[in-house]
Amino acid sequence: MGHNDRVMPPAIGRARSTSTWTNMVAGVFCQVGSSTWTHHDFMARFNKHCGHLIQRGANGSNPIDVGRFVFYMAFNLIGNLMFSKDLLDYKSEKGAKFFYHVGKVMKLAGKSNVADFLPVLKRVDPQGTDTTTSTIEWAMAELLHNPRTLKTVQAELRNHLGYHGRGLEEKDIENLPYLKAIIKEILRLHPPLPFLVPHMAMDSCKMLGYHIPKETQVLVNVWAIGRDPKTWENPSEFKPERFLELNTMDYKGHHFEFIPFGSGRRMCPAVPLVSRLLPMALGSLLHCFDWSLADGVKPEDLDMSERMRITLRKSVPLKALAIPCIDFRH
Ligand code: HEM
Repeated sequence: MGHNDRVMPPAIGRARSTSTWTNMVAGVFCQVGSSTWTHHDFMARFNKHCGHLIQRGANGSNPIDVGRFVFYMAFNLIGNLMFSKDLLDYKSEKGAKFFYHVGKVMKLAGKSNVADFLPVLKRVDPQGTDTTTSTIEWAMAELLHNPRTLKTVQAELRNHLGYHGRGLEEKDIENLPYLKAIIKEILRLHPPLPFLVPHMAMDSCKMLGYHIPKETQVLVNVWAIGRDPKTWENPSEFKPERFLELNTMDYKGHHFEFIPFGSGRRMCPAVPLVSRLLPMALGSLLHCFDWSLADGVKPEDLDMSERMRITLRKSVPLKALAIPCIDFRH
């Protein structure tokens, strides 16, 4: 199958795919993903989260639940962009309860029978915090599982930014090709929404020789597309270098062998936001802290199994030790 064979015929869309809806969603996210977010905003909030991380024991002796930390951080970064305030307080009981209940909702919503009866569950936050959390937790897991890659990306960051100087800024991202390649490789190997969001054939159509009747629900398996051995060499291997070679390939919906955000007019409207948020968050965590696995787990023994719900998460939450290695308050 050639790459372009995967183009979805125009008849396959999603209900409510009107131009008003598309324009409205695109308008909101262009605003969110553009000038409203300054470097100062990001660093101030990131540093606040690192402060909490350190208070909660990021001194190399107490393990951190990486997914949980990133969930709080992503929720508050996105909350600040959209509503100009932190939505979760680390210290409050409510924050912990909220994290627990979102996990429960994602578990329930991932069960197709419940989600079929309550379609609203399919839309409870799979597009926001959980996708961002999943990407960063998987990135940290793959890096801790592959210490050489972890060293290489930290060297790239530290050579570029130094140890005692400033924190990561958005303008640096362009000069950090390995960090960008890691994010692409994670989105290929562990796409947070492995079946996108269900689409529907608005008319009968033909696709790859199959007849698809009108109103058939279509799930696009981006997880399998990202691991197709006809496209990717050693597809199950975590190898960010492949994106250094394919450095023109991006996830903006034009390369159908790599569509973690979907493609076409119902693709994720937050791509401009996420393209800034992911490298800034992952890059800052790697620049500011040294990381190792908790509980004496060896890199090669780290459990990398996947848990398929609406979003693709690690079956076993990642526990890691973080030691601050630069003064990130500057
Ligand atoms: C790594 C992060 C993310 C990934 C991989 C991701 C991926 C996706 C995918 C695959 C879709 C469905 C596309 C389709 O079915 O064709 C989607 C839709 C959507 N995403 Fe994201 N997303 C991410 C982050 C976000 C964030 C941070 C937000 C909001 C703050 C967001 C908001 C949305 C919305 C509103 C939709 C629905 C668009 C529509 O129905 O027209 N996403 N996303």
